[in-house]
Amino acid sequence: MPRHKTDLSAESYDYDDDYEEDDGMTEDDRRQMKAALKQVRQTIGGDIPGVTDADIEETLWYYYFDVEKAVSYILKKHTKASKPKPAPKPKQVVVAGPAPKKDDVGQGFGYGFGARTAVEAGYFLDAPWGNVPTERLGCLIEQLPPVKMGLVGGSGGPKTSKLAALAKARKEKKLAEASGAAEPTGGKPLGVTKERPSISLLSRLSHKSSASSVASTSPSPTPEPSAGRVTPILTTNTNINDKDKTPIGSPKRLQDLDQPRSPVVEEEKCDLKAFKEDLALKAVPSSFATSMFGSRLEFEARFLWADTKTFDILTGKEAAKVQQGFSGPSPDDVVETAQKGMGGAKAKADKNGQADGKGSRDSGAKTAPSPPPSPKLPKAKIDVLKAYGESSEKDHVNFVVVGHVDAGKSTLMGRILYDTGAVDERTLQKFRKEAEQIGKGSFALAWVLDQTHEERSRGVTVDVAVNKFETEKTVFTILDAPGHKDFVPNMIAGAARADFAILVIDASTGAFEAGFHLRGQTKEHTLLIRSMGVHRVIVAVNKLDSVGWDGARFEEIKQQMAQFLSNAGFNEKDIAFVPCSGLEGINVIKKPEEGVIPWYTGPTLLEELDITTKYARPVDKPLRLTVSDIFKGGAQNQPTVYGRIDSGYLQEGDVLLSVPNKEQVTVKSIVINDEPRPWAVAGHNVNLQISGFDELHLRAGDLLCHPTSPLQPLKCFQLKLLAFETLTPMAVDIHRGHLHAPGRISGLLQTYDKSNGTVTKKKPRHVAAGNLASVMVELVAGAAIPVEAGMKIVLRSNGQTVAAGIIEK
Ligand SMILES: Nc1nc2c(ncn2[C@@H]2O[C@H](COP(=O)(O)OP(=O)(O)OP(=O)(O)O)[C@@H](O)[C@H]2O)c(=O)[nH]1
Repeated sequence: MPRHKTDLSAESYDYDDDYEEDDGMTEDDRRQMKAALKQVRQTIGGDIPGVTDADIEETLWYYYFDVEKAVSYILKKHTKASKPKPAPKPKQVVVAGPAPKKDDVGQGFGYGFGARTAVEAGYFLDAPWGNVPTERLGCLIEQLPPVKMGLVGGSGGPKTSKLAALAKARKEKKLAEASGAAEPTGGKPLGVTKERPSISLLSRLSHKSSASSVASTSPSPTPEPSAGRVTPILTTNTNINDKDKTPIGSPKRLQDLDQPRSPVVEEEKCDLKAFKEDLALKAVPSSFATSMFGSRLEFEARFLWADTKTFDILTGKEAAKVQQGFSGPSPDDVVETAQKGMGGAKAKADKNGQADGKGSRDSGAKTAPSPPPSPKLPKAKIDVLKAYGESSEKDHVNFVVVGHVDAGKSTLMGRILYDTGAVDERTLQKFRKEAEQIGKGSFALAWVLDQTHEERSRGVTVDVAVNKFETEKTVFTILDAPGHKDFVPNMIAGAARADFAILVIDASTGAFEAGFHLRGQTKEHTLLIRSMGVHRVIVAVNKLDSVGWDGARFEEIKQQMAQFLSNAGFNEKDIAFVPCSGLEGINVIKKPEEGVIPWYTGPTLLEELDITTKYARPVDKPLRLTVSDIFKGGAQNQPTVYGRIDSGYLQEGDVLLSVPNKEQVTVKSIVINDEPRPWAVAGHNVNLQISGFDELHLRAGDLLCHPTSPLQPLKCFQLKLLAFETLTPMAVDIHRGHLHAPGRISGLLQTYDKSNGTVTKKKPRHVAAGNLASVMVELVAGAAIPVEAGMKIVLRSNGQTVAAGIIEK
């Protein structure tokens, strides 16, 4: 019972019994009690008769060991008690603690009142507390003066109550524990805000990189040469907050998409970030879910018409055949064709002396509009195209991992990273232990990628996690996208940077069906990656262990998915199916033991990844680098930009122009996969240390280009799109990678025949789901965004993807 519920004036209270048996005192309390008792005794002397130690202790207990108050009370009480007067009434009374429950009346509530009956105590149950007559009050204390802050027992400093002191001690203990808990992650506190530069991303990065810093600092065991081709993975996540470490590290999290396009990056402090994440996680499900669910049927409708031809038209593959509005191929095709002829284009460039970017126009230009003028770099120190053509570096390939929620994406990627040596045994053991502690032992591998508290406690990926590993031929960057429908924008950001995709299917009973039909993300993700220009997909038929490696199940899934992928515009030659179990590590890196999958003789998942032919890169196009992250790091706390070069190239010392804010920055150094490099080309994920840069004016989603071939940001553009839902002039969210801006479809220009691309209707009133159309899109609030003709855009509305297309002009 709280002490304030006792009544010191209650004569009938037999404290000796209770006190001895269960006084609720800690060792510390007893020590203080002893010292305080001694002080009180010294102060009041032995003059006052009838004051026992028990009296004093009770008073001290009541006053939280405040000697002064205890002495005052005892003197007052016992001086008055010697006179034949009634016990002093409190000057002012307040109710302490909550009103008693009805059931308590006469029991706990009567504590200390002896003679009070249930009936008496119940008098004021329904009485307003402010008007309760004093004689009716059952649980009242004298109002204490405001507590002075200070140490109990007096140390010369200001005083505080014991409760406050205890609370303080508890808080300190918690803090000490928290800092202690951070030690194993590399000795750096998580979620530090003070030491951090004022970029919101850092909060998340610290989470992300903390665990991986363990991996990077702990000795990496020599990886088994499994599959004979896997080389040890490079360190993946570097804690960018750790200024003592590598100057620049690969950021692990893509910047929050929910940030408004306010330039005030500094105001996005870590707490605010955490708050936003929290808010995102707690987003009201009803409207969102309702809209998602409600329109799911409509969403399904688009698969009725979706066929390869439609996609070919949209992405320009049928451009030569299509008349109006389809006279040119998509950028993908331009690039593809260019690269075919580049066998090389690079070698030719050397011969023709066009390696400085002046020449070497792609052969695909025969169907493409005339290319923009080549960039003229000011005094290039290195002939980058020549250097690139001569270099024997591994290909750098990004792949996005998509699929329905809980399909096992993170676990599968964790398995790849673990089996290839990027994550050592010790780190995984730690994850296992921590995961088991919260009853999520099976998520240990997923925790290699899911590193934020929210992701781990919910068992759901929220943001795209970036990691990398390499084989003998290729450096792979994994973009592990969230499967949950609430985080589709994050998934789009991942897909925008991907060369190909791994589509993970949960083969366990009922799960494939759940992910594939009605509410699942399998279809939506597939369609989105296709819309974002991904041509190749590896379908990892996962969790086959849960169905006893049933070959029939694999075949069933393969058949349905093959049909669907073909309808969604993927060519048969670009689709591969691999049976596997990420959790058990079967057929991921290691070949299955004999007899486990007798019906399968194909490659493992890693072997299938490695089949990837060298990707053609538009290196001779104007530089376009999409910014994914901005952070500070390194010994000098230099601002660093992380992003992928979509086209063109750059080198150290280059002056770049940021769009839309038109700020000029100088490239001080370039880091690719933790290695400093003098130049970088399209396809590289780079960390650029830059100077002459105002943090306020650059953010994720922005674009860097050379001032000689600038990108003109657009406030309004014409989009040729594929409608996933019925479109009218309406509000939409415009997505391109990390770019996320509010806009509206301001006009419907024309619809096209899906079979041949001819115009079917001008100025339609609406565009039905499944139709091709050209529409005008405007930015709300007049803000221009860094997009240009040829870029792929996704439109969403009410949390749902409503269309995807290519900017025409
Ligand atoms: N039986 C079995 N279970 C698996 C396998 N792979 C993953 N799981 C389990 O499936 C659950 C979800 O795994 P995750 O890796 O978090 O799934 P995810 O697709 O990344 O989830 P989101 O990113 O949130 O969509 C976990 O309990 C895993 O242990 C597998 O191969 N076999």
